[in-house]
Amino acid sequence: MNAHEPSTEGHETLPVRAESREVLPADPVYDAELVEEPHYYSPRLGWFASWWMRSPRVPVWLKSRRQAVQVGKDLLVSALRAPDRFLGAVVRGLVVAARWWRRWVTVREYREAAESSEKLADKFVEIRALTLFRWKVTGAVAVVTLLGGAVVDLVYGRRGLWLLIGIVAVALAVLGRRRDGSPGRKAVLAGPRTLMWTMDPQVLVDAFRDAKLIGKDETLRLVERATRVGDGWAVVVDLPATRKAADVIKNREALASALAVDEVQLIVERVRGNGGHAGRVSMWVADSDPYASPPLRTPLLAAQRWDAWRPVPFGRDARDRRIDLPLVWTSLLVGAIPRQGKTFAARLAAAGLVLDPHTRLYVADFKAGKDWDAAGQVAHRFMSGDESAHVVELVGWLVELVAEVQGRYRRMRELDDVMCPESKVTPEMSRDRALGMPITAVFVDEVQVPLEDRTPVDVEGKRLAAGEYVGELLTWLAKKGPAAGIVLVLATQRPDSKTIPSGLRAVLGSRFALRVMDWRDSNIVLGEQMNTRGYDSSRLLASHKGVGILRPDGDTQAGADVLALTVRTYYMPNEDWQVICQRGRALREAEGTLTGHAAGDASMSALDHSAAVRAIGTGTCRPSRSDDVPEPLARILDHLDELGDVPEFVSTAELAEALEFDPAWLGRRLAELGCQSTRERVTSESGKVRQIRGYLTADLFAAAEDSGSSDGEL
Ligand SMILES: Nc1ncnc2c1ncn2[C@@H]1O[C@H](COP(=O)(O)OP(=O)(O)OP(=O)(O)O)[C@@H](O)[C@H]1O
Repeated sequence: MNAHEPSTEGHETLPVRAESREVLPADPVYDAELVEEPHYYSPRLGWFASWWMRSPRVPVWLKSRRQAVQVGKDLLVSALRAPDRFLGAVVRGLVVAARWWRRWVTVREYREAAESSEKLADKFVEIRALTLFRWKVTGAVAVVTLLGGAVVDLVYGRRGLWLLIGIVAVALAVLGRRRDGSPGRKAVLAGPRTLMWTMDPQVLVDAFRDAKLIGKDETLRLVERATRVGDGWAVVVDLPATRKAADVIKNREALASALAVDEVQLIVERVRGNGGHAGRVSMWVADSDPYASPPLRTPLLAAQRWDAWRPVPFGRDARDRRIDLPLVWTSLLVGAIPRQGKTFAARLAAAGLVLDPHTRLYVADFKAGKDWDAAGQVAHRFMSGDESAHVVELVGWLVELVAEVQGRYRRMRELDDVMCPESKVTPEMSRDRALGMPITAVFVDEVQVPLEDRTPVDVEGKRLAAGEYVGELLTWLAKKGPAAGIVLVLATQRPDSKTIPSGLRAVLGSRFALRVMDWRDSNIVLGEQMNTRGYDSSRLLASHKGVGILRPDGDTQAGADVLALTVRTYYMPNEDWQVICQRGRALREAEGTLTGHAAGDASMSALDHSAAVRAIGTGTCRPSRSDDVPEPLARILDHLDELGDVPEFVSTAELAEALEFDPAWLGRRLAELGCQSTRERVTSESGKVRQIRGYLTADLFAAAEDSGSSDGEL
């Protein structure tokens, strides 16, 4: 474990000052991790203990102390509620008995049968006689009961009478007990349903049914009973066979409604791995809005130094689990509408790297504010501004980085297998100054500014818009850079498909989406179809600043297999950020790793554009089509780009649905643009072959090219 790991227990809430702002000399970093010791059983008991823990026949509450305590609590609550429930059951039993008696005494079945066969008049005398007879039986039974009671009272006294009443009450309670699905007996829920399900699993089953997650005749199996975890209740259930946990995650909102809680209070996760399966769901329901409490300050403030190879403390999820974000060997895209906490989130990622003196930082702040200023004292390259000159400067940095990455790959090939087992930078290599391969992180805030810039730049005799060149260079770096120790962190206010090229998005490993305008923007940050899998950041509340959906590339504390999770980032205002940057500078001064801008040296080596163009491929610098190509072609091409593998044929219905166009209008408009639809035989998933109307993608591309060039000629 890192010698300086900050304590995250007992976190203080803001406003809290750092204990000391002084920069202390750094101690060595020990590179190791905390491992959980396996339990060692005595040899005699070993097999038994191992069997006990593994056997599915031993109930979970006999294996876990937490579950056993919960069973005890549940029993106590049941005992306290027993008199109330017993009385309720007796009253219900009385009502049931009375109803039954009325049907019997009025010969209801016979009467109804006669009525339905229109023979009531014929049978009337018979029915009347039977009714009279049953009334007599009732009177006789009543007299016998009264006499019996009097006899018991006489022979055994009051105790006997009470015993008799007790037996009758138990019989009525059994008759009136709540049975699953018994009509007319379901009590209307009063009060918060959240608490009801913790005591009565039937309420949970009903909620799943109401949310249409299980059928009317299906039920849930409680794997772990409801226990108190943090400020909420956790429960693990098994869905009926063939029902999928992924569907519960997808329809979390319906379930939240059925449980009468806000969806931010409900966390649903699949239980994976050995202890789980595709139908096992772990739920956690918070007592109240988990993000209403004051935000927490970053634990990095208490760390004297950090190791870039360790995931950086990023935030907390609703269950208050600490979520760390791995940065090395991956890259991060942060997207949101303004003022939701993008810059704060990107700075958190930067803070961990600032505190590692062996890390080299490139910081380009196109927001041109004060937010990143403090990074100037540690960054190898730093700029703040949104003019074309800044974009051109960024182009220079990226070309320099492309050359750097190529140089690193070349040098890695020459290293021996012990030092460099794969073509990947290792922790030792990144800290070896002689090798010159430090972890190099590139932060670009408001990345849409350089990507949209139209300033012409001369590249190998070709005139290109700076924005396109930046897009191509960033895409190459995001693809090739991570293994060579380059970390890209891009933040954008405009996560739309035109601004961030789909090719670039596809290679950014981790995504963090704070609140955006609609599900399309959310999908652009988090990835295709993420809204249909239950992750849509447009549903986050505006008041929840710093809360977003994280789709990590690698393990998080919530588990390696969690697709995405809602996280509230730590709060790191400017003053804390400045403290961290000062500390980072002192660490670099002590290690002698202060370079570039921070060391007062802004000079750049001669840029080799030709090498960069060769690396990214000449074909990749294609003309920007979204600007020239008319709608709906431009959006169709973007959609095809997003699909990754471009199909040969795409159906009109699919296009209309994906892009929300009216199919008839789409057909007319594409015909006007010179693109005629055709019919193709398509095999569906079930193996059926159908004729479908649609377009050959080659025709769509050709139409786009024609319309682009004819527009250009005008
Ligand atoms: N984790 C957090 N907890 C509480 N408040 C936060 C958190 N993160 C950010 N905020 C608040 O949100 C505000 C906006 O944050 P930030 O400047 O990062 O937004 P932004 O999305 O980068 O905005 P813009 O698009 O205008 O640049 C901050 O002033 C801060 O008070």
